[in-house]
Parts: sequence; structure tokens; C-alpha cells
Amino acid sequence: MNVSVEDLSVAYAGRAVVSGVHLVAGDGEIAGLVGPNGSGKSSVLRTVYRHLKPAAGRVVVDGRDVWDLSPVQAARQVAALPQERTSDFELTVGDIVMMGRTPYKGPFAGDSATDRAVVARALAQVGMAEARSRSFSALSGGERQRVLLARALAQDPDVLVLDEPTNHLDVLHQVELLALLREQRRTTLVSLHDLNAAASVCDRLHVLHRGRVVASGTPHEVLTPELLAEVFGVRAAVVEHPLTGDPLIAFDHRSPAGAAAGTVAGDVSAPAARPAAATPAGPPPGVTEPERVP
Ligand SMILES: Nc1ncnc2c1ncn2[C@@H]1O[C@H](COP(=O)(O)OP(=O)(O)OP(=O)(O)O)[C@@H](O)[C@H]1O
Repeated sequence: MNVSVEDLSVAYAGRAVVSGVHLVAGDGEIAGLVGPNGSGKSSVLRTVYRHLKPAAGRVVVDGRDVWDLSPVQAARQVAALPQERTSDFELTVGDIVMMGRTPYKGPFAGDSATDRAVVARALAQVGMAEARSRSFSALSGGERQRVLLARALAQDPDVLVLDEPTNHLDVLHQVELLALLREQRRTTLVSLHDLNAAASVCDRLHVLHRGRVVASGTPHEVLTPELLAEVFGVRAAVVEHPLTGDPLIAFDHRSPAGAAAGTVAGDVSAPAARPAAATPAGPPPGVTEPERVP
């Protein structure tokens, strides 16, 4: 099932933070949203999982604007792992994941055998089957994250929306979560700060900068040293991953992009300049000049 975000604008209390955004996730594709802090990734995703109404534009799933659907229809189509965290801390892990079955239950209906089987499967998929009776509040941040992903999977949606799903996860659990996403073959929109993770898991990337999409394409097309300098303000080489062939970004953790001039390579004592992205000189090839959102 296709998702397309068309000419989307988002505002908080009248202040526009996202403007004129177009992006797509094709049927069964994983589309990644990447961009610096505050670039608008969560705001875009909130409009897809109906947490936030667009100021303008549409979010179209399978040909229909999600904002025209009933809450139950929308919940069967789109499930989210949001950044807003649940406050239902007194519930057990099983209770939390069972919430994902709500769109399939009649009023006052109990849990069916199917509901229980789906919940058990979702917990097993995220490696939390043993924790089913534990209190959600007693879990670590990473464990909670995996339980909330299980809740989204139990919702059996056509479209998954995941806002920073690898937050709090150790590296093995990050790898497992990304592998699980790939296995799902569900249309997925995911925001990720880890660009190497995004390069390996996403079929398509959309780069947000100051509330606008400045580049879209495959990870190979999008993740260039020029874009990384311009948008993220970092110096990096992009090489081929020796194990997977995916783009592998080797960041220069010693100095930001703007510090290159006058800095002796390897001399960490040299003073660092401000990142280039703070005062962009012009767009790199293939990158549309980002405009400031008023
Ligand atoms: N609830 C809110 N009320 C007011 N402003 C908000 C709210 N949420 C986000 N913003 C503002 O909107 C802009 C975009 O924020 P958003 O969270 O969408 O960015 P992001 O790319 O997801 O950032 P991050 O990578 O830091 O999570 C920021 O300037 C932020 O301060």
C-alpha cells in the first residue's frame, strides 16, 4: 500500500515548522526520513499517524486522505511507534501489546483467541515473549521500545510509522529491529538519526532540512559527502560497506565540515570552526537550496 505526503505544511500555534513537503513510500517499501535535530521529521510523521492535523496538504494512504478515515479505519491502516511515550505504566507488557488489537474488537468485546495469538507472535518477534506478565513500568528504555513496537505490529497495519525506533537499543537489538522491519515487507515510514542504519535498511530516503525536503532518492543517490556537509555540517567519506555493499559513512568525528580549512589532519588540538550548515554557501549538486520556513 502506497503512502504519499503531498505539499504538507505543519504548524504549532501558528508557527510553521514544515512547509511544502512531498514524500512517498511505495508499496512494501521502507522510506526513511533523515535530517538534523528540529528539521521536522517527527512533525511530518505525526500527521501520518494522525496525532497532528496538517496546516495544509494531504497524507494519502491507498488513494484516501488518512484524515478522512474514521478512527477505526485509520487504526487498521496505520500503526505507529511514536516519540510520545505511553503513560499507561501500571499495565503489564501483555496489556500494552493487546491495545494494538483494539481496532479489531467490538465495543465491550474481550480478547479472542486470534487476538491472543497475534499478541504472542508480536512479543516473540521483538524478543519480549518472556516479559508478557511483567509491569511495563519495570522495563528498561530499550525493552519498552521493543514492547511498543510489538503493539504496533499487533495492530497488523498496512503502514508502519516509526519515529526513531532504535532509540535506547543496544547494537544487537538495533540490528534485530532493522532486520524485523525488512522482513515485514510492509510499507514503512521511519525516522532515523543513524545514517548508516538508514543506508542499510531504507529503500528510499527523504532528507529534511529546516522543514523542507532537500533531497530524495536511494541511499546511494542521497548520502553524498556534499550533502552530509551541507545539511548535517559534518565531514565524512562515503565508502562501500565491505560486508553488505550498502553506503557506509565514515564520519570525521574530530572536526565538523566548516573546520577543514586551516586544520591539520590529525591535529585534534586545532580550534574547530562552526559547521558549514549553519551558514550554507550554496547547495551541493543534486540538493535543492533549502528555504527557511518563516
Ligand atoms: N509540540 C510542539 N510544539 C511547538 N513546537 C514544536 C512541537 N514539536 C516540535 N516543535 C518544533 O518543530 C520543529 C520541528 O521539530 P520536530 O520534532 O518535528 O523535528 P525532528 O526533525 O523530529 O527533530 P529531532 O531530530 O530533534 O527529533 C522544531 O523547531 C521544534 O522545536
